[in-house]
Amino acid sequence: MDEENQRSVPVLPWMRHPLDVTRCEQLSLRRVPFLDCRLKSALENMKISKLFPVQVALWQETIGPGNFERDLCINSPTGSGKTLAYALPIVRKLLPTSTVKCLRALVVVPTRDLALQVKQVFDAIALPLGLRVGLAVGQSSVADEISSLVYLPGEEEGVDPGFLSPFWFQSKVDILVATPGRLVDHVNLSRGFTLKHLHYLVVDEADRLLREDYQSWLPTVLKSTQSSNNDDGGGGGDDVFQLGFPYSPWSRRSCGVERGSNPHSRLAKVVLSATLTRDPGRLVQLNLRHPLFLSAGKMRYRLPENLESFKLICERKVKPLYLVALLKSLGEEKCIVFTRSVDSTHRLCKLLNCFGDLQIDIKEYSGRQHQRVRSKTLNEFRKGQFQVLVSSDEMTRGMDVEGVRNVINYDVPKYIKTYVHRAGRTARAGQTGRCFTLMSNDEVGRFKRLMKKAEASACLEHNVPSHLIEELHSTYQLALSKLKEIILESRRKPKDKSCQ
Ligand SMILES: Nc1ncnc2c1ncn2[C@@H]1O[C@H](COP(=O)(O)OP(=O)(O)OP(=O)(O)O)[C@@H](O)[C@H]1O
Repeated sequence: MDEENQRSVPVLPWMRHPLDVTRCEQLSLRRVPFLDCRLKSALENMKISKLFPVQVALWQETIGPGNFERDLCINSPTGSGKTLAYALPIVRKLLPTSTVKCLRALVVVPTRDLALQVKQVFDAIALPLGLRVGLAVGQSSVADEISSLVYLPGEEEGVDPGFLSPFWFQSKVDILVATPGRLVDHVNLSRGFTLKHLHYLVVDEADRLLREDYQSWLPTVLKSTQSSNNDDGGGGGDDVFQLGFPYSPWSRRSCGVERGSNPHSRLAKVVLSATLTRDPGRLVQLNLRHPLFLSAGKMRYRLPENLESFKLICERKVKPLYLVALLKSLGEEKCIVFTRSVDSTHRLCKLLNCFGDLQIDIKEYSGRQHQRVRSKTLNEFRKGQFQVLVSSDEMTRGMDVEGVRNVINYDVPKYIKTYVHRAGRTARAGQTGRCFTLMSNDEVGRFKRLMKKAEASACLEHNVPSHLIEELHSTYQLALSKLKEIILESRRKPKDKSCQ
């Protein structure tokens, strides 16, 4: 059963009184204590002039007095800047870089596109500091990938000659961003790949990565990091702890946790999501140490501050017509349309493309497609080469595309979690955005109950101009007939090649 539908999931004691991230103020970079000047200029190059509240909170718990002593669980809205919130302190902690490279930080995310996105953030702040970031996502063969992560015996370039030995492997990267499947492949199969020097483990989109279908990666990873628990560390940063941190919005000394003499003598974990699970059965697998729970606001689910939600009521059989009218009324704004499944994504996309002279470029993005096709589509969407992406749910967790002004739920989501992640593709980083949900009259009640589960979820009714509906009516009928023909045609062919 989905966690959301369980009547009484017991809440772990440490989750009952979270620290409220919204009590942190944004902080301009020049006021961020202990921010290395190279990190500061890397951030400025990214056009970042201040840290968002969740970033300030994490900085405080890692570089500030918290000093990474406790494992951190963060529930913070979509687009609130969680990636940088963990990337920044990890990079800061990995300074100064040692002569011998080893893999010290691992970030696990559910999809390849998300891994690429996270790597880009790390690259932007870690490369200028001499730290290298690797990717393990299954984009190439295991052998090709491992050669980008580890110096194999005999591969001498870049290796300190004092360390060369026929039995000796050296990591090429300090930080690795990985998807679970490929990560396990490397742990089990790749000679020279080791997690024994790991100091930081980040589980991003944690509720998804802790689901049954992903679970086996976690015990494998935790087991292979075990010897790092006795390591002496060397992550740096103790000076920072001793100097103190002036921006505490809460009294964390009331947490009652003694500081150890070496906060790096164990694997520090950071677990995040916009809809973090509270299921003890799932969280227990992470083997968290004195976890500290940081959450934004009072309710478990929270929508971005500048998001406006709308419902658009229409009869089921004319939903595509209303969708097209809505898209037309939104002009040239970038939109993502979500459907309930990969099949309906494919069908809807085909139907929309049958509308003839819509003058809206529309493409499909779903798990039905080959990864290569999907990544290409996403790149084109990012570059603004087309305007409307029709997508299924699974692929879009964490996806950050600049300029998406509208999200459209073609189907009412079943769970509030789904609504939160879909709607969260817009109104990111303090920008404004709108989320429209199409529904029939008999779905209004269920939708209302769903929205009550989230904070900041007021929802007004939206009407598309009736003249647009009238104008498009005959084109809609033609599109339906065209689609019928296409379906019949594809049944005659042995295989539909559109998803290759
Ligand atoms: N301090 C900042 N100033 C300006 N922009 C920022 C800042 N931090 C992050 N951003 C931008 O905010 C956007 C959202 O960040 P990010 O993808 O990390 O959000 P998130 O909280 O992980 O969202 P999701 O839950 O959907 O994964 C990104 O485009 C990022 O570049």
